[in-house]
Amino acid sequence: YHMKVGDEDVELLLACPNSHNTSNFSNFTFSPRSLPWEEMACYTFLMFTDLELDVLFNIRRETLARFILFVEKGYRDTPYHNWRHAFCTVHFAFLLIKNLDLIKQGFITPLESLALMVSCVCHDLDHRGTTNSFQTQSGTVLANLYSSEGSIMERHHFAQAVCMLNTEGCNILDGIPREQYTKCLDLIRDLILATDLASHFRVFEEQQKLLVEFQKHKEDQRRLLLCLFMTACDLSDQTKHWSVARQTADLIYKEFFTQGDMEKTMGSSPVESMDRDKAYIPSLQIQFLDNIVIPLYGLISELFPEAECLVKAAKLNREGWTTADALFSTQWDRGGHELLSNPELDEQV
Ligand SMILES: Cc1nc2ccc(C(=O)NCC(C)C)cc2n2c(-c3cc(OC(C)(C)C)ccc3Cl)nnc12
Ligand SMILES: [Mg+2]
Repeated sequence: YHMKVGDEDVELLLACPNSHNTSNFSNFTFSPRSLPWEEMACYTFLMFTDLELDVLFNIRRETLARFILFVEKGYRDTPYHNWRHAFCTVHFAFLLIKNLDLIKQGFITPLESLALMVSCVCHDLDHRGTTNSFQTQSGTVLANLYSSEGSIMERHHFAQAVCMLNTEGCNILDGIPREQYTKCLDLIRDLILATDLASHFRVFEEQQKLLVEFQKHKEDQRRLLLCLFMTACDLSDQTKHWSVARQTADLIYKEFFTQGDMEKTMGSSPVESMDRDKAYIPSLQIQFLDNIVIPLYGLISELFPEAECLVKAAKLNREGWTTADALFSTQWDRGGHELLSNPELDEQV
């Protein structure tokens, strides 16, 4: 898939509309899933230039355009882990920077904001729609490469990001002095590795201590905060309207159940959440929201009161699943998972 990005593609992207014609584009309530697929590259470009990252870090516009188009090509056509997910992730990073005023308030440096935006865009590059344990169990090439260090997929996503940056005409970091370049790449590595669910549990304890008294002049504390933002960006669909959160769950379980089917044909039995015959999505989603999503945005809203609306939205979505649960359990035997993709569900919630 590493076809060259044509110059006409670059021209097309540079000609994209210079205004976010959707007025609430910079609002937490805006859903990036509402934009047409072919406009996402252009809006990604606009977010980088809106933050003046091109000016601050001496990034040539055609290099930025070519990098974005190349990253788009670096994603596969899976139900969830595709270019649309990468776009949702980087859009939320943009929302955090704008709405929490992170740079002007000194919570993160401009270089850290660049690393956050690039990490979000690249964080799931070349995802195959399968988990780390699936790589190990089926002995994939990626497992052979990375299983000794763990976070198999995340190490691959980072390797792909480095590969993009080392591609002729795509290195958006080549205008940065050597030691800042190294620091930025080191940050991108940490931030992409932070999107491994397993490492999130390990780090979340430490991040909660941040709440006690966050010292923004300490680099190691800012790094913990950036990892927290990274997982918040990765999960951001859960802070949007119910119909978005529900549709995302639908896509994720499409991937999970496909993996479960593959595991069954390979003779191993999948975990419950990947077994279409055992998984009960409403309760799995309530658990996920209670154990991961709500605590995460809860911590962010304690550090940043402006982010209160995110916890509220996540809690609303949790209520959505209890309503769906009531609906599902009555009709479960009749509808099964198909009920999930039934738009009528959105009316009930
Ligand atoms: C709506 C929603 N439901 C989920 C339900 C279950 C799981 C899951 O992985 N369960 C364990 C496996 C062994 C069955 C993930 C879910 N998930 C994620 C997600 C988050 C990730 O990690 C961070 C960002 C660090 C939390 C990494 C990957 C993914 Cl797909 N994004 N949205 C969701
Ligand atoms: Mg990932």
